[in-house]
Amino acid sequence: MTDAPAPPLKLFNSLTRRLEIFEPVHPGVPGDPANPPEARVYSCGPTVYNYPHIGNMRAYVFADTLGRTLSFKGYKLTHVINITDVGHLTDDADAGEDKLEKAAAEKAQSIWDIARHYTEAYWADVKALNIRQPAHWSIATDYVPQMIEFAKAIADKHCYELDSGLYFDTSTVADYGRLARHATDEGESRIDPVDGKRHPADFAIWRKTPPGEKRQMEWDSPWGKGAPGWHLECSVMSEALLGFPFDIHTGGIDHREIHHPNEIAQNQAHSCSADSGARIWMHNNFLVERSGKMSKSSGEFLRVQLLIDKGYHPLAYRLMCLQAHYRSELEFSWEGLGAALTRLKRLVMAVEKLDPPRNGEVASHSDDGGGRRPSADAVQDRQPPPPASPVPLPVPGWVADLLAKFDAAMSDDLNTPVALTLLEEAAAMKKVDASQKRAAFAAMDAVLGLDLLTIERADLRVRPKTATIAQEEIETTLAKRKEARAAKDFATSDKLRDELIAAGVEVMDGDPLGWDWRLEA
Ligand SMILES: Nc1ncnc2c1ncn2[C@@H]1O[C@H](COP(=O)(O)OP(=O)(O)OP(=O)(O)O)[C@@H](O)[C@H]1O
Ligand SMILES: [Zn+2]
Repeated sequence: MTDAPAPPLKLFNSLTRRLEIFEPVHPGVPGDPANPPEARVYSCGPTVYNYPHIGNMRAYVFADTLGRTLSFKGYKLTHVINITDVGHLTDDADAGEDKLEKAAAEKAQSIWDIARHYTEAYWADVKALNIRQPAHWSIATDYVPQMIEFAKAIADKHCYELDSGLYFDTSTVADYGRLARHATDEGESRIDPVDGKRHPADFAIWRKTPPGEKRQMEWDSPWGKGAPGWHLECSVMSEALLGFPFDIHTGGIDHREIHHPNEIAQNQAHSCSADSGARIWMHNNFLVERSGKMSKSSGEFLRVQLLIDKGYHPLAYRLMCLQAHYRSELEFSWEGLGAALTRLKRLVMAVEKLDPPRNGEVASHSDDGGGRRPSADAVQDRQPPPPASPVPLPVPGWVADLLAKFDAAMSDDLNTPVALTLLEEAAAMKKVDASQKRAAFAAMDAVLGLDLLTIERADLRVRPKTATIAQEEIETTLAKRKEARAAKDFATSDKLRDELIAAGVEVMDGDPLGWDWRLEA
């Protein structure tokens, strides 16, 4: 039995480029369950001008894994994810058009309809990937008055006005760009010049509507009609909902170069200190394809719904993300997704073996965050979950040891690749009590979010949306074939098999994973 103290949570802080022990800003009262230590986390949300691609969703699987780990480590989590529905330009480096205005013009639709449609699409992906609901989804356009107040508070000392807007003078704060290390790399040279800017890295915190133009989204301000800058939005919403300083700010690694340095500059200006606003800044690396970073702007991209339509359970993609450390690049391939699906299936089967027969019981979702799945027939709607079963006492030594190793892996900057192997270690254990084993899976899965206790083998069958044969028909034919084989009527058995093959069903006799059948995508 392990009785070593729990390891401290270490996280990689992009600001210092070091692993740091997580020390909460609000430590609570030790020993008082009514005053637990808190963790306040802000994650930059999607810009809702298009569907999120699976690369974007990697950023939220990462943020969710961080949040679940903080919960596992005993912190009361307050997580905020924003929805950027205004202000994000086609070029992060302060040039181009507003992404939403552009999408609305191209589609001849109201910008509000565009934002609503893509926000809902994003939320569907959040559910499909079992990402827990944050405490707040902050919508940028709901915070415009606070943004104007924030800008007014820093305008005199830190900003200057040009015809195009109110600009932040980056030379007015200490150590601008330390997150991106602008001073040591070519970061600034990538920023497009704007006439009148004092420094190339200066950026608009308020963008004026050009004279004679009317924008769909514009507000009155002391600097004229216009819209807030994207960087201002995240500074304002994080401060409004979490207070400065809060614990952790997350985003994709692209945000380390421009968006987050600019947020930090504003936060410093607003708090009249060198404080960056958050203690730890964390960045997930990219999901890439052979052709490079997956990107909405590039036109073609993969969506979670496409994976579902091709018959892949979305949690296979979540598992694929967890197989890589969040700071490593991850290359997407269909083979890789298929392998992740098989791995998921082995885990689900290991848990199923521990259960009494399910008698058609409707599987449930693992926590309060997932809610309903998108309606593809590979992914069924689920009921709210039973409360997670705690590890029954007394905790046997093997469970304590396993959970201690799991804790060590997750505490080591969220080492999910190692944590996954511990699930497999549990799966391989023989001659241990089934309910204890199930509880050990439950404890680990509460952090990894793979829904292992509720999804079933059959949910993971590959069933593309385009399939022309219904599942019931496949099952009935397979049942008939089983009867024929039992009666040694191989002619009928072969005929039924050929019929299934003609309908695109691959029958997998003797498949050790009990997959039984799959449909060719
Ligand atoms: N390929 C990727 N892999 C991982 N994270 C990504 C990838 N592309 C973007 N992100 C992250 O996804 C989150 C949402 O990004 P956002 O919706 O603002 O994307 P975008 O910048 O509009 O689109 P894109 O960069 O795809 O053209 C951000 O945290 C961003 O850093
Ligand atoms: Zn942001």
